[in-house]
Amino acid sequence: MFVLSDTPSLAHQFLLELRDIHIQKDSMRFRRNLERLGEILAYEISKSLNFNSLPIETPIQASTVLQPSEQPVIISVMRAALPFYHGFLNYFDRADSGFIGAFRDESKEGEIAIELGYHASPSIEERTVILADPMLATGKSIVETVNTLLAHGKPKHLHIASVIAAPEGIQYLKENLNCSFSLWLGAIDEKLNHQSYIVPGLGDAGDLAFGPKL
Ligand SMILES: O=P(O)(O)OC[C@H]1O[C@H](OP(=O)(O)OP(=O)(O)O)[C@H](O)[C@@H]1O
Ligand SMILES: O=c1cc[nH]c(=O)[nH]1
Ligand SMILES: [Mg+2]
Repeated sequence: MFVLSDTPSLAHQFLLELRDIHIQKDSMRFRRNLERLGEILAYEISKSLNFNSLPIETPIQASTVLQPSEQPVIISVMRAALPFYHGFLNYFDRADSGFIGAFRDESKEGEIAIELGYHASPSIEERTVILADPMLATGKSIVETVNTLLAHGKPKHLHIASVIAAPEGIQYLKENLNCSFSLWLGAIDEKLNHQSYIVPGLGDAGDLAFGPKL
């Protein structure tokens, strides 16, 4: 498991701005900070991919450079993942993309049910898949999303990327995902509250990025 906040870096500033109740009111900055963390995690994940040696010619002389031997499929768990996903796409130039709508039904206290909606994805068979969802709270949205993906193929490897995770959600993934995976996180917080929101967290990522939904 890779956690960005384990190391002092600019990522702490972006996390701070996402969490701060005053700064997060600026929805453009909120979206951009999600995107920036997507870019940083894309760079970190890229270090785990396979590379080929490629001959090139500079204006000075022939040389060789490394280039990724494959491009991943990036899955965006809508809505809140859209800006975060864009950060990944900014770095993986020729990645393919998939989109899944996942909505937490929070009407019953202490019980989260996931409603899945729109689903459009390329084949993930034998592909490296990066699943982007900024919030890993109970873990149910990610498990439901991965189950949907696995019904359509088996990835070569699954990377799950989130900005903020609760320990309960990490445990839930370990116990309920039917495939091996690597976890790439911005930060791990303390716990979930009685409404299954991450504490201290940042609030509702989808609403902060796009406004409250009906
Ligand atoms: O780990 P979980 O308990 O499943 O919670 C995490 C989910 O909650 C948020 O989605 P939400 O249902 O709020 O939808 P939205 O993205 O449209 O706001 C977030 O984007 C995750 O998908
Ligand atoms: O804390 C949380 C939990 C789920 N979804 C969010 O946006 N925030
Ligand atoms: Mg939401």
